[in-house]
Amino acid sequence: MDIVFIINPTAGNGAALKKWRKFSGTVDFPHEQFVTRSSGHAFQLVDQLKRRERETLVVGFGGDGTMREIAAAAAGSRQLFIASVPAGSGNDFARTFSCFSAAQEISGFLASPKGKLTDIGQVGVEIEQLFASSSGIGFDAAVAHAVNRSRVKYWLNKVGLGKLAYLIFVVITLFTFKKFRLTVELDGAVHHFEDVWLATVSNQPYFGGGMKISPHSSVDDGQLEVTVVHRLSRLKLLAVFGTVFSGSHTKFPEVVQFSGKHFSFAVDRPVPRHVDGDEAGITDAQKKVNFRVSAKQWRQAKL
Ligand SMILES: Nc1ncnc2c1ncn2[C@@H]1O[C@H](COP(=O)(O)OP(=O)(O)OP(=O)(O)O)[C@@H](O)[C@H]1O
Repeated sequence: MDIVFIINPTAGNGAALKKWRKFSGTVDFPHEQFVTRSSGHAFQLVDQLKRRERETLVVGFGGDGTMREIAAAAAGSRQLFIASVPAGSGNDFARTFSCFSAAQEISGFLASPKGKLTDIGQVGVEIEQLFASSSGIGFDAAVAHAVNRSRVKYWLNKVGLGKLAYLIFVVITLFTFKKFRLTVELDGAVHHFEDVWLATVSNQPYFGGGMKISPHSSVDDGQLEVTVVHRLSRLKLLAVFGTVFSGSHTKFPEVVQFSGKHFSFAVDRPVPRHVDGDEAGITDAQKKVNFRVSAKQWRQAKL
């Protein structure tokens, strides 16, 4: 089996490159390595590997954005085995999907390689983007937009306090965010929600750097879960936020969850959207955003 490392030098605000330099010194098996040059490069690299038609273990050295590109490009291939070495800021991918922490573990995998077919989500006005973990609209996306535009994240990451950036922007966004009206269509049924803070569609339980937003999501059940948080005062939203790391926020009546294979969102005003925690533009009012799951599309390395 071929082994290819794909390193995003910007992940974790540059920490990924340092981590790779240390890690690569411990790799004692033949391998190739590629350092991404821009957003979208990891996707192109994996797309090329797919055409080689040889069994290949692709190890992404980065965070959720890098791994989304790798998983999305691997969709449809039966020769590629995907895993990560978590080196981003949030690393939600690594909380559920296969990850290695040492080169020795990779040697262990190579001794008897096995894969596990895994679902992938699709989102868009006409289904255009793939996501590995989650995609959502509202408060969480507004926080992602704000964090990604700020220098605060960069400086806090430098001193190992990256999570604090999210907390700071959660508080700021709490006072600036305008709640919206949401219509969810699911299997022919229409659900209306008022005063919505966020609606997230999950393929796996975690988002936002360790928040267990969708505790029952599974990556191989052919289903996505929607979580709608609505009709909460700012104060109560904070209380709910405090419980999301354990997953017990679902006990609040203002947190509604349901599962499905495909559904759509329509909003009454422009609302920010994210895909695996990365900004994905603004959802226009009245334009339906469609979500769909494609079951068993890419192969995780089974550890
Ligand atoms: N050389 C590059 N220059 C700029 N951006 C890049 C480069 N290579 C990859 N990217 C982009 O960097 C973005 C961020 O990477 P990634 O999400 O892996 O790290 P992170 O944001 O630190 O971690 P997390 O998403 O887990 O918080 C990805 O969307 C990817 O497309």
